[in-house]
Amino acid sequence: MQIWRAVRAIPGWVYPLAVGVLLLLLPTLGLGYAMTRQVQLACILALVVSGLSLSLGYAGELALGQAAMYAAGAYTAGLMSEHGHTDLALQLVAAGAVALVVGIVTGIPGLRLGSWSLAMTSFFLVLLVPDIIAVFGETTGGRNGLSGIEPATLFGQVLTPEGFYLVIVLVTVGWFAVTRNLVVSRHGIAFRTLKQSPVLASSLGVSVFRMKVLGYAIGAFPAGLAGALFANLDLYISPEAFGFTFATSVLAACILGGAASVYGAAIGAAIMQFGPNQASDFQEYALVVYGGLLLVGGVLLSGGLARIGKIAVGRLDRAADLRPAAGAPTGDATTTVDVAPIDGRPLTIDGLGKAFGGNQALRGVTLSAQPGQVTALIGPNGSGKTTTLNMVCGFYRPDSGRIHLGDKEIQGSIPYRVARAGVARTFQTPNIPDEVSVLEAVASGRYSTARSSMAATVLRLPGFRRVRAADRAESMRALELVGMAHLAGETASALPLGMRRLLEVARAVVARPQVLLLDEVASGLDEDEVERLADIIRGLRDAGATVVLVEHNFRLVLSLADRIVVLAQGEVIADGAPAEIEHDPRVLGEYLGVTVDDDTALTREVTS
Ligand SMILES: Nc1ncnc2c1ncn2[C@@H]1O[C@H](COP(=O)(O)OP(=O)(O)OP(=O)(O)O)[C@@H](O)[C@H]1O
Repeated sequence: MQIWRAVRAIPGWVYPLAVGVLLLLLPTLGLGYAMTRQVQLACILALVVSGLSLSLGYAGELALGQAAMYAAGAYTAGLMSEHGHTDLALQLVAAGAVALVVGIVTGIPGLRLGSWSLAMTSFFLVLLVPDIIAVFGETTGGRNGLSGIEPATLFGQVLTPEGFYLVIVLVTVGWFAVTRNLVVSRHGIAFRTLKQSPVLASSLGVSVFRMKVLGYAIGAFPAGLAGALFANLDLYISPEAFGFTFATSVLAACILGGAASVYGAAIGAAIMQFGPNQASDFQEYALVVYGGLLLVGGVLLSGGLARIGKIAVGRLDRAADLRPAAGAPTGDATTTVDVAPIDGRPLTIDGLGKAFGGNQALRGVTLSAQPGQVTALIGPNGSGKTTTLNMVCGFYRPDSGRIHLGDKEIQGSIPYRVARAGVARTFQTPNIPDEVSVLEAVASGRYSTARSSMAATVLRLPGFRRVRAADRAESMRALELVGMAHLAGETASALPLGMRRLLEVARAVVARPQVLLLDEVASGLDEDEVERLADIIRGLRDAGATVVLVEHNFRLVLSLADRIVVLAQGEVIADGAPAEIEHDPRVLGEYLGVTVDDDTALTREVTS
């Protein structure tokens, strides 16, 4: 365990860097021609697989189009070379850009149509590649291939084989560094959130469509780079290299290595290149072998080899006491919670109506929630509470009525715009992505605050560092608020229900929202957790937040609410201070199922 602790004391980025340096030094260690070529092909394949892992593993889009982007990059570089532009740096930029454009143009229709459309359109794109190349045969050499590619140059000098090897390794290592920077950033967390729950992503201020197109298009870029490198490797390219078999090998490598892992792409590509791809007379059985590997990866290795590695690291960490065991929230359950001031805005709902087919879920619901107050929305099951929240958040379009956030009319706005306008929420069933840490899950709540562009993120510019520092500091503060700071490094989805609910509260408050919607946030919590939650809600209210609380726990509602709105069958049947509501005969009848005669006894019971 001593050795393991020493290994873990070294920063994580040192290991991939060491592999990169080793790859660079391989030729000086006497690597033969055949092996050098295999390493180069493995690097090229790793670039393409990395693109697929971004769109499939992170953005959650099954898209096989990388083979087409690879072809686009290769033919761009090949044709440039044929026309005298042999500079490899220029070719890489052009090939990456062309692949990016092909990605955007082919991705948008598929993503607009939704569901399986992108998988289908990208699949057909790959099938069409040889035909497209043949149609433009005069330029591309058609099925005979493009053979007039000149040796690559760099800054006016012809690249030696050793120099070309160094360029391939440097481009690959550089791209993996960029991918890693992207994946661990707030954009990376947004991708992972989106993959699991577009509803959650949009409620955090992520534009689902834009992010999906970005995931697919960014995934196209390394395929373009790989194509340019491939064209300059043999100085000959033909359509067969970019067909369906290649697309399947990329998918198999991605699944085998682990789609949702940066380095899984490199592992999968290396296994594929040094395994089946190297075997002679393999071509005949290529598809069968790739299919077999896909099955092994998909069925037996959920999350690929990278996940197995992660699990092993987790176990060793625990054995070496490097991770705390998940425990209860810390802190006194009845402490006063100190929250920084929040600029709450009034939420006004006026005459809201909504029908689902013949089911009239809401009928002219009118209510308002004020800053510095807790407004509770109560009612029996199916009375329309969650539908009201969903309409405020933009998930449903109202049939009639208006919703104002301060002076701004927001009814009918799309969810990510509502989130960016300052509305945050928790979900009836906690919605927390897999494979993110507690700190990352909370930090995802800050997506709509201070923007940091993807370019600033991957290049780690000062703007990115500022935003990251603020994200971390605010998220830790929010975790302290809910008593979970000691669990910051734990896997969020593995926490017990009560803590996942508190984590959702932390995620909702981390952006200091103008309106906070809490949907049955106390259900499933034990008594201590309910006490803590009540303190947190009071703290948020006192800080100036506009809190809307949908809750079945009547005792909690009476102790917290400044105002209670009661819904029954989609209509507001009572609206007033807790003291009025708890004696309202209609509320007692509809909501609590008791007659007026029981009123006194019941009131005594729920308030005791
Ligand atoms: N997406 C939907 N499609 C069809 N009907 C829906 C949809 N969402 C809600 N409803 C219906 O609208 C009505 C109100 O449901 P809603 O979930 O808002 O009630 P609720 O008060 O939040 O109930 P609960 O306390 O059980 O969560 C119910 O009749 C429900 O079946």
